[in-house]
Amino acid sequence: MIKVLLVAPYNGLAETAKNMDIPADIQLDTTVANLEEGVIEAKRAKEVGYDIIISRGGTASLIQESVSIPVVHIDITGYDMLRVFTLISGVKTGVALVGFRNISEGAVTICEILEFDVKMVTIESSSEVRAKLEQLKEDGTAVVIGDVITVEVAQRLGLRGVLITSGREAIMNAIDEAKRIHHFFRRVNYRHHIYKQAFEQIPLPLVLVDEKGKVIEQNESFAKIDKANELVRAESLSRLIKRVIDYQQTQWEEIEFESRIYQLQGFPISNREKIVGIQLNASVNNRDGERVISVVNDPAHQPLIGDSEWIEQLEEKVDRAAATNEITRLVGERGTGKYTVAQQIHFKRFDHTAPIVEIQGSLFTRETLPYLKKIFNSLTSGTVIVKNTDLVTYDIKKELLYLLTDLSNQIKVITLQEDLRETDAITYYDDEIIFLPPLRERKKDILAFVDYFLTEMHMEKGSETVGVNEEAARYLLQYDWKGNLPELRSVVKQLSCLTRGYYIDVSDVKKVMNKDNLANESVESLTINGTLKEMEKQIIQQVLMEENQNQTKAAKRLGINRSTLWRKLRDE
Ligand SMILES: Nc1ncnc2c1ncn2[C@@H]1O[C@H](COP(=O)(O)OP(=O)(O)OP(=O)(O)O)[C@@H](O)[C@H]1O
Repeated sequence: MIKVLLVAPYNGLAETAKNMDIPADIQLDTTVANLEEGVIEAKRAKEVGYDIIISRGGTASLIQESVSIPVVHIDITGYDMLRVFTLISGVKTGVALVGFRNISEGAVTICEILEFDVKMVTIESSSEVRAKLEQLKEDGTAVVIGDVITVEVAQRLGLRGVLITSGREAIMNAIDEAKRIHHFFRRVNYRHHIYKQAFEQIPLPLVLVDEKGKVIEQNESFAKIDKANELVRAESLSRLIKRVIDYQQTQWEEIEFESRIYQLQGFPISNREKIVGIQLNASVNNRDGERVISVVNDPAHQPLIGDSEWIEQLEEKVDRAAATNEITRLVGERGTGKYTVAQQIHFKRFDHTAPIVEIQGSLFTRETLPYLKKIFNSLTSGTVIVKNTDLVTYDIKKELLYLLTDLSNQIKVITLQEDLRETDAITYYDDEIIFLPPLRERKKDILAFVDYFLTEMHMEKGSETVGVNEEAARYLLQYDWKGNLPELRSVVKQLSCLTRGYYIDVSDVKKVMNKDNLANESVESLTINGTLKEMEKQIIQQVLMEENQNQTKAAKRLGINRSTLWRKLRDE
């Protein structure tokens, strides 16, 4: 049974309907209400479970704008026109018909056939009625044919208003239309219901937002997150939304909320309506809270520094690695620039809109595999960098490798490791290997990096040191830099704080390099310089370095929790 409510703008319409034979599958109820009153009735009807509203003219249009159930308009038919013209056939002059185009155009034909002299006035909106009728009155019109509003206004102006009423045929047409629409809606609604259920039940927290971050839909799993709505208002989320809309492709963002770190994946849903979908993943940490997988969105493109022959040949190697779909392996001691070169390969192949997925091999366990699969499933392009592959245990490495070799050609895989001891135990397929020599084997780079790190200090600390004198340079070149670039950076930083003149002197170099703890550890010295926040950051970095970048241990030593440590490090 289809429940239909006829909202009749005039009583006669309801009466005609009541006296009709209505098809058995339709329950037709009637109510008399015009314009805004009609809207109130229609809203009520929706609440109590009516399927469809039937109404006429301006009332039908208003209702359609305010309720979500289908509204069928009763059209004016040729019979209706004929009826009204026959009714006023005695009036020979001074008759006008005021109506929207669909009414006036049909009426012209009928008037021509019946040879009636009727003035046709077409209106675009009901607000024009009053002015048009005042003009007609001035021009000598006595009878105005039209819709409910036209008749009401005509009577107020002292004109004779004749309503174009709707006959049985028009009501029956509307009922047939209501049946067709209802069947169509039932089919569409069924599919809509299934999709909505799927969206609701999907076991991933999902939210759809507009460009301003206003939530359009959120599924159950998202709603379960404590204070999910506050999370949606976070500033980094607006950045993510903007990027998705600008680039029209999947983008990632990390967000810290309620002392948890989330990875958000934003994807375009509708470009025209600017709707963005956001999937929320808790970040992948191990039991100690250390990051195992991170997605770096919008990675920084660092320049490659160096004057050695090796750096000169590197470009060609980077080009080759970027062009091949095989896994590329970068092998070199700690701090030789493996990650930096991996980034160069990324940027040769992609631009900054493609993410880098970083996997910390030393922390990778079997439990992390499903998370990785999830991330890979939603990754359409970008680079996967696996750090410390030599520290992944043998059986997990096989599974990890299986996942990596199975990735689409749009994704480049690069693994980083310190030495090749493990190659015998594990089969890599046709992969390319790039060896990164330690700093002591490409001495020409040492002075290039000294200058580079000094420039960094100019920017960071406003230092004025511009170089090293010859003797100091010789001293730096003969050192074996077991800690490679991080060690060199640490020494240069300390030197630039210590040096008073423009050039670094060998005596300062000796002072810094002969400190007991320097040798192979990279140690930053705390400079009482800069804001409290900057010094705090220096302390955290120092402790982190001493704890081998283990964030949990560093946080424990500093007496703060891990996410606070993470936040403090990220704070600009
Ligand atoms: N060619 C280069 N040009 C500019 N900066 C470089 C270059 N090589 C390395 N660096 C800098 O040196 C530091 C160490 O480099 P990177 O992290 O790439 O080395 P790594 O071999 O991946 O280190 P680890 O094995 O310890 O993870 C970084 O701060 C990086 O910015």
